[in-house]
Amino acid sequence: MTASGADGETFKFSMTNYRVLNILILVSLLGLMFDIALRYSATQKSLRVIISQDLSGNVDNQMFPVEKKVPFQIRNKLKRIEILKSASENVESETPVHNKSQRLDRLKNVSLDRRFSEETKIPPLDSNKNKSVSGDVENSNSSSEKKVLVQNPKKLKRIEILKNDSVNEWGAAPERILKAPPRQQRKGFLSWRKRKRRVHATSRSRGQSSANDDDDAQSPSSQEKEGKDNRDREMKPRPPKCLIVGFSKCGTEALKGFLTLHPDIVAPFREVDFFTNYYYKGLDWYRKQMPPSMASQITIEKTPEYILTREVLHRIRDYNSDMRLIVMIRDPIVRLQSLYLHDLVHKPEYSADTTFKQWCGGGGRTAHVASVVDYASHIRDAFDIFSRRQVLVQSEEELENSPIKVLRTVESFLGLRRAFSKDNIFYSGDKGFYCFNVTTSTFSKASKSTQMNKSTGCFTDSKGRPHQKIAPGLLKELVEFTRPYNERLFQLLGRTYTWKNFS
Ligand SMILES: Nc1ncnc2c1ncn2[C@@H]1O[C@H](COP(=O)(O)OS(=O)(=O)O)[C@@H](OP(=O)(O)O)[C@H]1O
Repeated sequence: MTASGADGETFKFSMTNYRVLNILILVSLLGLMFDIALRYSATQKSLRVIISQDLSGNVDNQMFPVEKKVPFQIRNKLKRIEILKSASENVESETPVHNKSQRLDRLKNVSLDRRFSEETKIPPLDSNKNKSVSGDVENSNSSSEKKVLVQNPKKLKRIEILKNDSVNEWGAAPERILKAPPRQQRKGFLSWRKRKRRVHATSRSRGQSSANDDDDAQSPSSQEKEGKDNRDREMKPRPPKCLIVGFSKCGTEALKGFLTLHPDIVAPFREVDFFTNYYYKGLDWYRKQMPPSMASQITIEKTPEYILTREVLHRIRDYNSDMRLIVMIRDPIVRLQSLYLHDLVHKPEYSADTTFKQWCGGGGRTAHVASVVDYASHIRDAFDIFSRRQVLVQSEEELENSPIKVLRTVESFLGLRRAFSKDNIFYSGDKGFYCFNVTTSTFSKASKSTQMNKSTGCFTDSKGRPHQKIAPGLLKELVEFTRPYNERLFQLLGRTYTWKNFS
């Protein structure tokens, strides 16, 4: 292989160069192939390593040109990694950090929730809303949770859902995540259900019951209703809402007794005299004197002396400013006759020998007579202390002759349903007054509320006694003395009464 002369040496040199050149080319080719193989292998094998590092923000775009060099099947994963990467870069941009460990520390202190909201433009949530959105996201501050999040493609998918969904009516949680919450979100889901129940309860308490409410949601309201019904039906003494305040001997007992024929009215058997004689015993004592009743019923008490003093009327108003008052009046001279008989029996200062004239004070123009025939001044007091619409004035004559008419007037006055029936009472020729029909179902209740003969159904003998005749001279005096009082009364009431002694 050697050549002589200059040409021979030149040929040797060329051959040597050619071999060296071939070797160099071969080496270069081998190196190139090795480099390609190495890069491809590194891309495949180190993907997991790279992913687990990505949260630190250390993915090197120069070394790792994602779109061109990574195979198609892992490109989607890398896109998601990009979301996380850019999030971490976003956090870093606030304050620059210069090494990997610093960036990891910073990242641990920032919740994923914040990064998501900043990166994906989900509006900031308040604390409750955070719970309902992503209980797992809140817990993801630990590094182990971050690793799970990234290594689990399902988690990454949920992250993308959060990114794309808008905030719902609850302020955060996308509807489809709440409807099928993953186990990690169960806590938030339960909070959402609790909140839904709370909203139902609130609307119920505002009386906004909805036709869509389920049975569970309706039950408390029906329980409340049942409780109220039970309280309403409970029989117990209740304070009176209406008082028959006057005047004595004007048919007050007959009115009270007949009123108890109404199913919605109850009344104590006796006059209680609370606001006059027993005020010191207190309101609780007073209430306990009342018969048991339901809340829907009205208790009526009658004490004819209540109207006689302003002080007592004030006590009544202080007790219940909405109290209804009923005042019975009567021909004043007949009232004198009735009181005379009453006092002969009940007042020790009089005896059976006391004459009507003596009882009047010796004539027809006395203070005693005036105190009996003057209705107007007391009724005016009642009108002053209460409003007029709270005071009903009726006459004994109307009650005696047309009891049903008077009872229906009271029914309206108290706002009660129409329940009085003519069948419940009858006119007794023997008694000369209306009496209770003992055969009706309402009789039993009435008989417990008033003084009556239970076999005849009429009021006791102390009611409806025959009156003595008044001497003509005394009667004339009484009529002349009383007439001005009547005029004042008629003026006050705006109506007249055709009483027999004055016609
Ligand atoms: N239906 C019926 N039955 C019986 N008595 C009736 C009736 N309607 C009205 N009156 C008249 O009521 C008078 C008694 O009135 P008082 O009940 O207010 O008297 S008391 O103040 O309670 O003592 C009483 O007065 P006297 O007749 O003087 O007894 C009766 O005339």
